[in-house]
Amino acid sequence: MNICNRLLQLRFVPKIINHTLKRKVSEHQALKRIEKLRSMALPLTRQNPVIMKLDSPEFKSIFTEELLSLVSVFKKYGYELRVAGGAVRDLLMGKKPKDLDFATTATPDQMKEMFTTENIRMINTKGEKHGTITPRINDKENFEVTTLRIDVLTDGRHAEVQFTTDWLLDANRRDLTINSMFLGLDGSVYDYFYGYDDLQKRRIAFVGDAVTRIQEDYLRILRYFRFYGRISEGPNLHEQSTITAIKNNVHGLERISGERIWVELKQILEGNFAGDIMLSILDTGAAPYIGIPSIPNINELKTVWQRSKNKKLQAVTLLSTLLKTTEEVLALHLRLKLSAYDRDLALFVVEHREPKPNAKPLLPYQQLMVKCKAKTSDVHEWIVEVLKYNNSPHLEEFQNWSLPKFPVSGNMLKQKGVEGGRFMGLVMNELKNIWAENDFNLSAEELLKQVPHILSILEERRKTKK
Ligand SMILES: Nc1ccn([C@@H]2O[C@H](COP(=O)(O)OP(=O)(O)OP(=O)(O)O)[C@@H](O)[C@H]2O)c(=O)n1
Ligand SMILES: [Mg+2]
Repeated sequence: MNICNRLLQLRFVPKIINHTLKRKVSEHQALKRIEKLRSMALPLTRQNPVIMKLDSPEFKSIFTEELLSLVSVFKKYGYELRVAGGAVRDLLMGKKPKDLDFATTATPDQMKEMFTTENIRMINTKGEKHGTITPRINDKENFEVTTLRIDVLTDGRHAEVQFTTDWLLDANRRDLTINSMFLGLDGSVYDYFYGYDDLQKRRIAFVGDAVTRIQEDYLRILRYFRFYGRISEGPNLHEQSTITAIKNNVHGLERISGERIWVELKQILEGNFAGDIMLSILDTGAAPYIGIPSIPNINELKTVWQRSKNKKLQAVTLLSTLLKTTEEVLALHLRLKLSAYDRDLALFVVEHREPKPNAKPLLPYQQLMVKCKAKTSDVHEWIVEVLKYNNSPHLEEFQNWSLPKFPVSGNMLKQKGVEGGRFMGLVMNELKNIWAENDFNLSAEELLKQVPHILSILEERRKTKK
């Protein structure tokens, strides 16, 4: 079956059905849960959560005129506002965060009332159920502000939430200690679960009980590995208790949408220790839940990772090492919903990774630039990936090579009596193949000599079709 037919099969992608929570939680149940959470969390927390005052250039750089207006509105109405989660982690590492999430003691209704009174427009009302309001200040900057909350009921993907004014409880529902800190706009860093200590130790750990955190959202398994790659100092410094918690719950990834899985996996595969982390992920038994065959080609992953780790392979290229056939690529695509580019790159790698012996080693690849019916610039990138995959000594030569200009034009063919349209396209393709087979060395004159022969072959084909 050729690639086109295989791609047609992709139309029959089964829809993943969203199960939403049916049960509702009573106020009494919610209060009981809060009490339980607090008593479980307290022994793990710091006595005094304010650990330092940040004054770094990165911290100062977040203060736009718009953020200053947002801060003054919250102050005016007496609600607390702090930066939360990932941005605090990044600032403590001396990095400017790519986006800021805010947490507040104001409920969504209180925020709506406040912003309406202050004539501040709110956009994107979808997040309100989970406590997120997005004011747009000066028609310029959006801020996502989320009410402190606990997850009362979770099904591993969605949560029913209860708002709170207790910062500790909000920190307690977050995934990793390093992601559980808050930053007041005066620079105070609030760290309940020793996230700063872990950041300094380069330690990735779930907040409190790993099993509970994972069961609240199974995607956190992959988030763990993503932050491991970003923060850890070595490829194999996982804590056994964390890995055991992941292994015992890895089946939960089955319920997570392919798109969310791919967002995480892609970053893992493009980050530090990618090959080693992928091996650790496979070791947890995750493969069948994330679209990878149950017997993946682990040896190929190890070999390619060893020889090409400094080549910065694209995520999909490294993932393709685990796949033996194009059918396995399509199964992966069905699960992860890759982009068309990534899907075709994986198909290309699996079909062309075996080097073809040739006196001119690059020639078979150069010929693919003509023979492969995809955008030429994409095919060029895919060949680069295959050469990196094989750690080919000809990589640089190919990167500096570009397809010569095809010497025959449509007008020349017209003058030879070839009718326009689709038929001319067919003749042109045949000529391009002959040109590629001859090392791209034939002149227009030499190629045009082939036209009568091509016409008779095409005519013959037309007759046999009838
Ligand atoms: N499954 C998840 C996703 C997010 N969070 C919390 O929400 C914050 C923001 O989430 P997100 O923006 O997805 O991740 P970041 O940690 O900010 O990482 P990145 O820098 O990649 O955005 C996280 O820091 C974490 O506190 C969580 O607890 N569990
Ligand atoms: Mg973020």
